[in-house]
Amino acid sequence: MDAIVAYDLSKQYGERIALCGLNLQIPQGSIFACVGGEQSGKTTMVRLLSGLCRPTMGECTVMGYSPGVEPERLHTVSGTVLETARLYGQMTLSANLNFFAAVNGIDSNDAIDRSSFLMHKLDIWEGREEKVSDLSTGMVRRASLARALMHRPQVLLIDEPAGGIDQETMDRTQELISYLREEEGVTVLLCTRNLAYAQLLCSGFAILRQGSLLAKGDLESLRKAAGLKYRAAFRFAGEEDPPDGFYWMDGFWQKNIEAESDMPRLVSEAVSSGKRVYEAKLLKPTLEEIYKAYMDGGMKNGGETFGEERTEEGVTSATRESTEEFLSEEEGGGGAEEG
Ligand SMILES: Nc1ncnc2c1ncn2[C@@H]1O[C@H](COP(=O)(O)OP(=O)(O)OP(=O)(O)O)[C@@H](O)[C@H]1O
Repeated sequence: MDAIVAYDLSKQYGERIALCGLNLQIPQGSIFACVGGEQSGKTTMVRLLSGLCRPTMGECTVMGYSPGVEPERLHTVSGTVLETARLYGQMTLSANLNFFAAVNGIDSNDAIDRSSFLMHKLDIWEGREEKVSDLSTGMVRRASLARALMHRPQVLLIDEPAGGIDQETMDRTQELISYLREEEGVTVLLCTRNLAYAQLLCSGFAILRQGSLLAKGDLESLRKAAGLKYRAAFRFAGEEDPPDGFYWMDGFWQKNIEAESDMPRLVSEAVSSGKRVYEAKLLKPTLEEIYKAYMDGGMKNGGETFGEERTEEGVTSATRESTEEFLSEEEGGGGAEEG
């Protein structure tokens, strides 16, 4: 089952198109990243999925519930971490978590167990009796995450702040997400500009630019669709000449290769031609390199649908380019609390 589905999902604010015809299916249990630069529509996507604003066109569901049709059910199955913390500054961290647990109908003993577990996991236990307004930015961020997880949601939607988060928060979040996936089967959608972090945490990716989906898929299908190759990188003793076809980059003699299975042959050719190989390694394009290729090349519709069988071409479902069909709509229906 797909935990998150967006069909032709579009949002326009006045003349401004925030999200344009997004089609996306995220299978249950996956850790998925939506990456894009500034104003690419990441926050809008989280807000639409959380029911904090309504689509101009198209629809979306979370665990089968449409935010506009069944908001209460949606909030029982999902938790949202927004860019801004939704906590009461004058209340202690513990009191905040217990309060939100009560709002969600969680029994007080269960709430204490859950908040204690989350505060320990996120390493904010020490701040439990502090007012939230006295906590550091990183701790408040982790407190927001704890809050979103108090009611054991099946889907976690995270909108990372544009300014990024501190290393400690990244580390604790990463550990907790691994735990949640393995132990609670939680599906995570992380919207972020931090490509290295997205690559570390996630197995599926959607690349957004100016509200349009450029590509979606796992790293390998995105790499292929972007036309990027693996690279063999060698370091030899002394000033030896490189083998044919190698170029010098980042302190290594490098060569583009089709597959990692080319490596043993290249190593043995280098050795048998008398080269003293100090180091040989396979370099796989990172999400950052793939993202850059998409941005530089203006590519569209690359990669593949996450969770489905790969095609030779790796082509995804179409991303709508036309914006003419958008209806003009004032923002409305917002204001619902996230779960
Ligand atoms: N409430 C709003 N009213 C008017 N325009 C909005 C509103 N929210 C978002 N937008 C516009 O929609 C576009 C997408 O914004 P959004 O915040 O979704 O992007 P983002 O990818 O999250 O950006 P960033 O990484 O910079 O936070 C932007 O052009 C933004 O100005």
